[in-house]
Amino acid sequence: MEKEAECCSTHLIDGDGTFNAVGLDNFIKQVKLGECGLSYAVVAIMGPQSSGKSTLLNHLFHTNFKEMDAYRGRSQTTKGIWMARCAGIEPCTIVMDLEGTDGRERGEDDTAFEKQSALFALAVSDIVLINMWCHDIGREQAANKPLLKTVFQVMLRLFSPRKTTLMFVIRDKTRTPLENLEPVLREDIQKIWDSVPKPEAHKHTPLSEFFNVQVVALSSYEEREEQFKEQVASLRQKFFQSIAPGGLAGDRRGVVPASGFSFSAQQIWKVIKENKDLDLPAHKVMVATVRCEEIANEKYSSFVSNEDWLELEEAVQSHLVPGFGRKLSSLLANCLSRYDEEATYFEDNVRSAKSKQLEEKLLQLVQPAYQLMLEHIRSETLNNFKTALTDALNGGQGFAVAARDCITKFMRLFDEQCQDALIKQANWDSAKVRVKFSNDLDSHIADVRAAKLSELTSLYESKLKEALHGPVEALLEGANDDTWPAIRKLFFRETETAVSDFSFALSGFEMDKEEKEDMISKLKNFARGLVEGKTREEAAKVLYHMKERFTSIFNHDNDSMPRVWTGKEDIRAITKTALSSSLKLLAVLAAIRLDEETDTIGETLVLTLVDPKKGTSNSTTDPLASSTWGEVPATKTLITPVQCKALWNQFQRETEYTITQAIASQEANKRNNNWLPPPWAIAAMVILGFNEFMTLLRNPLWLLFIFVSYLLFKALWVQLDISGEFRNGALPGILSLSTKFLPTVTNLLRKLAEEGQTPVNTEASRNNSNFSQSSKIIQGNHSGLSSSASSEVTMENDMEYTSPQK
Ligand SMILES: Nc1nc2c(ncn2[C@@H]2O[C@H](COP(=O)(O)OP(=O)(O)OP(=O)(O)O)[C@@H](O)[C@H]2O)c(=O)[nH]1
Repeated sequence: MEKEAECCSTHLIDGDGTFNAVGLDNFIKQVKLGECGLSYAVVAIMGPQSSGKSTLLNHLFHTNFKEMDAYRGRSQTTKGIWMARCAGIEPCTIVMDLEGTDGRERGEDDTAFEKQSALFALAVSDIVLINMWCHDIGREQAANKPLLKTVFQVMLRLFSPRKTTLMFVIRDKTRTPLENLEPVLREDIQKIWDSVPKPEAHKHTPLSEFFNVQVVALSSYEEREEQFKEQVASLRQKFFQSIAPGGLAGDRRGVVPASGFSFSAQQIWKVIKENKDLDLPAHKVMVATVRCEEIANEKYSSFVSNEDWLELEEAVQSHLVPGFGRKLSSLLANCLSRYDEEATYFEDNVRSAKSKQLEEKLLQLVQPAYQLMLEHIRSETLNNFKTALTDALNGGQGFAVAARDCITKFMRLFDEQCQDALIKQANWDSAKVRVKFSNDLDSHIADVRAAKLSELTSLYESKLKEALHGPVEALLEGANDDTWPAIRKLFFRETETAVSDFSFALSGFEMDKEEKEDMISKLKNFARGLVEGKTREEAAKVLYHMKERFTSIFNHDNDSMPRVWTGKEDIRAITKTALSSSLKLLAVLAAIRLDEETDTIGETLVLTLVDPKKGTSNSTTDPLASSTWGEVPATKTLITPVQCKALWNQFQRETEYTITQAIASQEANKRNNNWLPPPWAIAAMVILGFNEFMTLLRNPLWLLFIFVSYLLFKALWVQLDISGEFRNGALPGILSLSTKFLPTVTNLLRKLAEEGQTPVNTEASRNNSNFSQSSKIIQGNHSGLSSSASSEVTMENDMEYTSPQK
């Protein structure tokens, strides 16, 4: 009967020695060998061709290996190596049916394949069944002798730490009991073992070091099938739990984990084909290396595409993810533990080395996410810190206390969050980010501190500005002897108040003494600069102020009522008062006097510009011909003496017109108010009586005569300057007049004759007489000024006076 192993079997190596890797992988998947770890066993059967190997395996393991049809005669059925899973045996047991040895259909060269397949079976299997005819026992030319020799030879080429079970299955047993057969068989085996040439190291190594030899005898399947089946069923029992200690496959040393079986088998066959020695421990390490690498790669790939990881990675791109460290650690732990699960049976060193590599690779993959997370923690905590600091400061907390508290709180928060983000598998240090975060806090604190201090400084500066600016301006405008003492008082009081408040406000900053003093000193300097600046500003407009003051005093009476120039006012006195007051303003604005130092600017100006007789009577030098006030430093000088003088001259020139206008206005008023008869008329009326007066009125010739006489008398009075002539006494006056009388009369008559031809401008002559009077007043005022200024004023007067005539 020919049976095909339909499922759960594969043609592992074909007759040409080609390894069916794909077939093996599929087979492993089908029988789920990969999941077995170390809980699996491999059985192989060797023996002469057509010795009933497949028949035995199919009965023993319920497999479907091809068997030879008994009616077609003995010919080779099994080519290469077949593999199948033993049905119903736990743990998972794999059986390999090897091509029969001693085959008549292969030539001499084919012995190479026999050796290769024997070596492969010994390297891969836990149990090797040696199928032999009972009648071959003790026979010199036994069919299995060359096979055993081969097995022992190749076994010596295998450096294997574990002991393989070599089970001799005696077929077609005779009536001779096994007890009698077994010693003979063992003797045969020992002989063969002894005859095999061994390397020096194994010269005296007994067979039992390499093999656990067992012998079992079965009745003929063809002749005593029932007995055969019973015996096989009994033998089958030995294969249950074969990997337990003491079981047929009890020695688990050097077992390749099931998931590495495919690769291991391929590599072993490759090495065998290359006719190299098989160093199984080294091979095991190699298999472990490759398989662990594969497992690690597979786990890495599955981590890379893990949805939880992808979600986490995406989330951390944009924001802080709470529980980041816990989540990622767990994902990594899962991945590593899955690796460990799969790689657990591989060589320890290799497994842990690969595990380490996998861990490193995974950590490398997740590190950018961790760094991003730290960055989020840093920036988010920094933002929260900023808000908290602002709130604390707005809540009225002192700056230093608020800053200290916030730093402590947020450094702790930062550490906690870093701890939360920490990945257990990594020993990454967040120290660098911590230092950066700490620097960020310090830098923000420094910025806020600078801003707050600047804000405070500005606040107190503006307070000082408000307190000093207007009042100082007002004090300067009302300049008098008390101006500077009042400014000083104001300055010191306001500065003191501001400094005290400022100092209190600064106490919250807990700054060092030096810095605090520096800031206070700057505020004081600001206040001083404010007053000085204001004074400079006003000093620049001194001429305007002086004119304002002059005009104000000149044009208003003591009750601040506008003056009406009726003729009774003493313009000279008023002018003098207004000039003195304006000069006082000049004196006040000439220098800054914030420190209590006395100076003589005021006196010098008065003595030089208003009362020169008192000041310069004993000296020929001009005190104002200098660019410094002796006792006042240059930095405090706003208007130098020489500038004062020039300003005063300009001031006088510009105020002169006001005085002239006032005089003119006074004269005009006088004239307008003169509606009574002249005093001489009143006197005449009293002396001559009313009748005579009426006679005079009735006779116009008398009236004309009197009028002409008056004109002539008046003309002579003016022409002869009678009052001037009599200034030096009556006699010299009479003498002088007597000599000038006739020529003057003649001249007068001539002029009258000339004037009779042209219209007489009586208005001009009247103005002329008015201006001559104001000129005398200004000259009188100017008597205190320097000669140059006086001459300038006179020149200008002349120009103004002549213009109306034109
Ligand atoms: N005498 C005898 N013949 C058997 C026994 N078991 C099987 N056979 C016969 O031996 C022949 C070969 O059987 P297989 O099981 O195909 O032998 P094999 O060793 O697998 O053959 P190859 O794979 O070609 O090497 C068949 O005709 C079987 O019926 C047995 O116990 N005794």
